Amino acid sequence: MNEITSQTPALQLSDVSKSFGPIDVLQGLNLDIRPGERHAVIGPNGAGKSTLFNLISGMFAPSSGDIRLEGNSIGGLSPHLINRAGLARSFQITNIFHRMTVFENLRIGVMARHQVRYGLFRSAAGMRRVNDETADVLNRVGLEARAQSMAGDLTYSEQRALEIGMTLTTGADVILLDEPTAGMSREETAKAAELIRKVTEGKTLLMVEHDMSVVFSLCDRVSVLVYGRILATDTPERISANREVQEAYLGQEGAQ
Ligand SMILES: Nc1ncnc2c1ncn2[C@@H]1O[C@H](COP(=O)(O)OP(=O)(O)OP(=O)(O)O)[C@@H](O)[C@H]1O
Repeated sequence: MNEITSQTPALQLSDVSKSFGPIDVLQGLNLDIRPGERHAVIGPNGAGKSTLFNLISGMFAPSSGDIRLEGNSIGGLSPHLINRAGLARSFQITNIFHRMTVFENLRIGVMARHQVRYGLFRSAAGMRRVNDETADVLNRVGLEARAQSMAGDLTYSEQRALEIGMTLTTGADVILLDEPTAGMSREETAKAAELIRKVTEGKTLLMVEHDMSVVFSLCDRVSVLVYGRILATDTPERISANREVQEAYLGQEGAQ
């Protein structure tokens, strides 16, 4: 274990590249995510955002370079080990168990965490603690009234909230959210952004987000990924005023 100092980035990519056969999808990425910051990755379709998340969360190993979580190298570890090291990810496509209740979905996450670390299930007190922790996450994501509903019966935005809840059950300090407001109305988007702000208080957030209003309202810094390279990393204000970024991305997509 490395010594963690206040200078240690929560997440650090050093010269990270990824190729699929002859295709260089990510090339020499350097990125430091500070502890406690909320950071967005934006970029046009096909820029490599999902691949970046897949590398960080362990779905793929980088072709070269190093990825560190709180100072410890995680590049090439399995998703399971990276999760245990303190990083949780939600997916672009919802990843919940539709035929289980909302409470049961969340409880699986809490149980998985405790089974590994404490073997809590042998006692009634342990089970109570699991249920209490599940109820706590349920409240934090605002789904108390839906606790006994089948996850498959939730509205789309409720399902996204449940999925954010699943990342919280792991107790991870670093949360990756992949387009958490995709497909939502303006009103749902604003609510989701507020929820994300609330539940990531004191944690580090890295998110892929296309909606610039969400980026502005939520994020401390933004990185712009274009053709597998980071074009710029800066505050949302400076990024939206950056001419190179406007030409490469915001101009095309139309900043909101
Ligand atoms: N497993 C793979 N094998 C080969 N090529 C891949 C693979 N995964 C991704 N790619 C290619 O890598 C490039 C980047 O894809 P990626 O999905 O990471 O982009 P993205 O920025 O997330 O795009 P979007 O916003 O459309 O989701 C694309 O050209 C894609 O075809």
